[in-house]
Amino acid sequence: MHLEGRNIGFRYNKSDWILRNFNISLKEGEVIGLIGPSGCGKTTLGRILAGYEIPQEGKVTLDNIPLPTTGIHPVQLINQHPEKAVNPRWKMKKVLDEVKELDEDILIALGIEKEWLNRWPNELSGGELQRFCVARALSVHTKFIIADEMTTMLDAITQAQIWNSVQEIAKKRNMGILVISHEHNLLKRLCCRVIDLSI
Ligand SMILES: Nc1ncnc2c1ncn2[C@@H]1O[C@H](COP(=O)(O)OP(=O)(O)OP(=O)(O)O)[C@@H](O)[C@H]1O
Repeated sequence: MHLEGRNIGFRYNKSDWILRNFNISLKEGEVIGLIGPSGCGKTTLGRILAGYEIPQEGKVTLDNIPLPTTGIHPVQLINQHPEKAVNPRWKMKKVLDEVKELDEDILIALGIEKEWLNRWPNELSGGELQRFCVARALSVHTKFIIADEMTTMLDAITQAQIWNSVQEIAKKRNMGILVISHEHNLLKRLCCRVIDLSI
């Protein structure tokens, strides 16, 4: 599979263009990084690739076909604020039930304990909650992950544990990952190439 953004142009309302004639290509099994100064458009690009924003110019395709607008999306976005990404009125079991086809192996790989499933989101630490958001993004339908500062808020050990699990699962499933981060060392460790959005 091949996720591609071609000649992307994007601006919010009628303000200045954030992206113009921008091209990006991510193949299955590939892990690439995206870096650039604050406000240059990294999150916006991630949202475009995951279908949350529609570019005014250019297009995003998956194997040369426009991204689907219904059903479970093959490009899943994970951001740095898990607390904003789950319904506070749902227990964790229900949060995961949103994903119909989720391997139990994923929960084990991510170190999600059975007991956590009966808790409310505010009864989990940030790292524990992020593990759920990562698991939720890894249904069998997922082909690409956009990891937008996915572990920025977490301590080094939790960061390493989550990334090790995600790398292993992605390798097994041949998923592609776009890693958006300010951390050069993390990008160097994970990615085969890094795109600098400021250039
Ligand atoms: N919903 C919005 N409406 C209007 N402007 C927005 C909106 N979201 C983001 N912007 C603006 O678009 C620009 C790009 O924002 P974006 O969040 O994509 O940058 P970023 O590179 O991810 O930044 P950071 O590294 O700080 O997370 C910024 O100037 C921001 O203020």
